[in-house]
Amino acid sequence: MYGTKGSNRVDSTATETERTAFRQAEKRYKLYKSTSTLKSRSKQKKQYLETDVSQVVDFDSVLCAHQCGEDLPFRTYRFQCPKDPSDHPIFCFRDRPGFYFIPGALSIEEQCSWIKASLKSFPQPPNRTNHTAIYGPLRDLLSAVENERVLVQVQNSFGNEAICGDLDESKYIFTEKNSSTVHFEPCKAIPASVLLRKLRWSTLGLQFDWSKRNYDTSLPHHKIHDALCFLSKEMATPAMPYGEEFHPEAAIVNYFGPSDMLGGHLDDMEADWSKPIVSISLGCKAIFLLGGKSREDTPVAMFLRTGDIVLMAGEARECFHGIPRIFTDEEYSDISALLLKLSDEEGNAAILEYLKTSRININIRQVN
Ligand SMILES: O=C(O)CCC(=O)C(=O)O
Ligand SMILES: [Fe+2]
Repeated sequence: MYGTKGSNRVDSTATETERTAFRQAEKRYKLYKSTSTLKSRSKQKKQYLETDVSQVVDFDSVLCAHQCGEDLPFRTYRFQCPKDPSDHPIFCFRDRPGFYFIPGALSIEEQCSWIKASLKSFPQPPNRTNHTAIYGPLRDLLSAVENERVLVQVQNSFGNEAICGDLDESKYIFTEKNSSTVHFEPCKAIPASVLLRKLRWSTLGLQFDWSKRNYDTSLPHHKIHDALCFLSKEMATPAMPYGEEFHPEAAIVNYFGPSDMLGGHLDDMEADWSKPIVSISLGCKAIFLLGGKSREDTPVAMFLRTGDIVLMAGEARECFHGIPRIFTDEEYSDISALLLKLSDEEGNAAILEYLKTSRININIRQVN
């Protein structure tokens, strides 16, 4: 589905080889790593400038044009929604019905709060992450990073009876690097910071099973958290069929590092495609590709910035889409206000460090 391997939904090595229009666009915008050993800043900057972003739609500029009464780019128009409870201008493409872009939908305060939730509470069991299949449920990953803990496998044979109840049972736990009570092989200890960097996805509400490519309703789960329900219902309004209410039942949280991309795909495991996917961008700027119903259709590229929200409903649900690139360079990531806000508050050091080179996407779905 995603041109990805194993548990890594967000992948840095797209394997698709066909030469479709979608693939060509991915290749145009993806980050090319330098083959040179020279890693100077000027070299990195040069690499970025080699990517031609002149055809990428920038809804920040579209919003400015709209606010100044200027003409909008020819493919776009402002969507006037009589039932929209929020005041945010919403933009659409003439040739992509069912796709809605809400630039700057979230305030900086709201962005900070969803970033914290994405790193602290969303990866908590019973929610699953890409780490669950390897290590079992991991609790408090972010606080393990803050306390410089390491993940270790403990077994009864090491005399850790207090940790592992049953004989023969082994499990992974976070512990201090130099713990005197937990016995482990130091060379096998994984720093929590490495696990946070390798976090690729977490699933909220009804749990998505990547191997079966379906929702597994038998897996333990909590309902989508009230504040996320409220936000997604409100934001979904412009894309909802008249008189119906959005029921948020599941969400996928994607975590992107510097060279990660999300290959072109469709989200087709939900029953009713007339209902939107509500997709929230947080952290570093990205390029989003919205293709057509075939991979042969040339996609439209647009920037997604922190605080932007995108809705995909109806026909747009049948359109291939993906993220070929995120911008982690300070100059282009467009997160300075967010970093400033986070650094104003105490206790955000680990979040700040992570966010400087990361993007988070929360997409909320009605499954049934
Ligand atoms: O990261 C994004 O903005 C898009 C994510 C997406 O398409 C998905 O999770 O299905
Ligand atoms: Fe998607």
